[in-house]
Amino acid sequence: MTGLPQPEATARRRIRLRPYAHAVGQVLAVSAKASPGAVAMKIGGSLISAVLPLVTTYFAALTTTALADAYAGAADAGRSALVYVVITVVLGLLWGAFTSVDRYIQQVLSFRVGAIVGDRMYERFLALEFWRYDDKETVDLYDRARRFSDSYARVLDRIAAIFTQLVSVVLAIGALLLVSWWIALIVLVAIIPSVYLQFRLSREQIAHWNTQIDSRRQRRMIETNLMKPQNIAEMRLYGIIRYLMGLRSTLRDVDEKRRLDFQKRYIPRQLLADALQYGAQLLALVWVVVQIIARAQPVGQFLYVQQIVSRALTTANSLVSSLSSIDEDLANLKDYEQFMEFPLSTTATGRLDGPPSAVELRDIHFTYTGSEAEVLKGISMSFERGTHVAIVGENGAGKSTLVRVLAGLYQPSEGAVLLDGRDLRGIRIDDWHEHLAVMSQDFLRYEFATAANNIYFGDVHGPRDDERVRRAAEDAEAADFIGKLPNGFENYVSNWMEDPRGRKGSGLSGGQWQRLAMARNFYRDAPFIVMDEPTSAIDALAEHRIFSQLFADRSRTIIAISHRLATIEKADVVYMLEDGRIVESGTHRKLVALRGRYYRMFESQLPEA
Ligand SMILES: Nc1ncnc2c1ncn2[C@@H]1O[C@H](COP(=O)(O)OP(=O)(O)OP(=O)(O)O)[C@@H](O)[C@H]1O
Repeated sequence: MTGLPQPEATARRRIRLRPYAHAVGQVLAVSAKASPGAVAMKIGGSLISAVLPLVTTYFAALTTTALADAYAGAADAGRSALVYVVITVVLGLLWGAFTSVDRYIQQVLSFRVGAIVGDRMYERFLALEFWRYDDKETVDLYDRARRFSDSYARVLDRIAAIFTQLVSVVLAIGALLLVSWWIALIVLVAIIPSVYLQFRLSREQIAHWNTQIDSRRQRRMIETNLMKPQNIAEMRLYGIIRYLMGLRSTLRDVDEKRRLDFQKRYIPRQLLADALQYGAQLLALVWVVVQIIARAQPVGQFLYVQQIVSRALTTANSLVSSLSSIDEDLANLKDYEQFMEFPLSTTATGRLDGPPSAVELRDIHFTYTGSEAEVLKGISMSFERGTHVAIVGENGAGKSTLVRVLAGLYQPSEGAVLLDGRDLRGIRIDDWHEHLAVMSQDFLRYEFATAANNIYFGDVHGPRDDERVRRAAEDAEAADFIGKLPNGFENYVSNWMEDPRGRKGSGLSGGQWQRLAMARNFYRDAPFIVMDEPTSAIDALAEHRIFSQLFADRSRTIIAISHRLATIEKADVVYMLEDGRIVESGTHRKLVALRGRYYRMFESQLPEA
């Protein structure tokens, strides 16, 4: 199995304090915008979380000392012990109440921040310049940015946790200082190596993750394919399931092995850090026991030191894991910011007052991003309002690419698309799309919607017009099969959907889907209709009827890409493309008479051939 991405030299991503502070500020700003009150409560709550446990420990230690004194016969010590117990319990109660409120605040923030960040990410992704969807760098960056946006809401919680943990560790060390400076020092020394180690591990894990993006994406694509019920038939018939499962396992195992290897390398160092921590705890406890026996400290001091040392160490460990997680999150914030800065496709501001009466492609050249080969090599054609044009050519000649350039999805590298003489680059693309109805080979199947809505999605600018839906379905010869569905137009068009009354949807055949997509195109009622092989799955007679009706309408400009002669011969003019160039053009009759490339391509379909 070749082609598996090899591990690259682990690239260390250094994050200095400034970008960190910037990232934290960014997260706080977004969160404060989402819910200022919740952020303020979160900050206040973090301080309470740091202080309250220490105060509780303090009173617990006082209780123990008072109990020991009462046991030794001291007057009033018993009453003090009871007061301390009550205070300790009240503090516990406050702590419990605060934890519940904090959980609620976190949920409010998660929801609001998640909604804002998720919506922004969707909007940016859906409105990028079209070439970016073919660009590997963009898709890689999007993958990483999306991971960050998914965890954005969690990041604030982590920042709050880090703040609490930092304050807790500092307060715990301070509390130990009150007992003895060197216990405080020992605990501090034990904490530092484990913080450092964990941090290194997390850095390397991020670097590892970023070198494995390709193999992980390949695995995800395989998994998506394997888990699509509609794919099972072909995969079984081709006997490819075992092979794909094997490929998936290999990718997974290689990825996991590298990850585990990382962690294994860190085990001895981790053990050393743990030993240091337990050593510090032991030293502190032995010291306090000796002091109490020598009556240099009160009995309650054992509880105090034991609790505070243990709290300092466990909080430092939690701080390390919070820092590791946030380290990863904040590293991805950079990707998120970079992604959110990608320019949107809609920058031109020129308006179209109505549908243009003439559209011209002037000397169009086009090369796909990341590819060397020019796909369109100087194409010129023009469409007067109401003309019917057919574009023909072998697979890969550039027909679909030409349609995308015409629609303004791709910008030509040379030449221009002119609408009534105005360059499309200067016109708001939405204005142009309003007058276009493009049906491509890989049209969408809205499996989550009803048959009627699949048609209505052709023009959602107004409310659904059921009469228009029905007419569009009739024109696309879809009305018959829709009428036979158990719930007609309100039937879901997927076996997996069920309406609120428990009525199941029905699956459609390839040709039925294509008719539905064509009905959607007709529902748009646009003056320019572009059809990129719209009828490949529709039987020849139906296609003949649909196109006869369509071509009878002189109010629309029609551009049809087709391999079927019955459709092509109805056009006013036929352009034949070969390797990105127009090699022949004219009426069907003229091109047949020419006995050139067009004739040879369609010879077998010609009745006289
Ligand atoms: N997204 C893309 N990125 C890079 N190259 C592409 C992309 N889409 C198409 N191409 C290349 O551009 C050339 C023209 O493709 P295009 O889809 O325009 O051909 P076509 O004439 O519509 O073919 P068909 O009849 O098979 O639909 C092909 O060589 C193809 O490999």
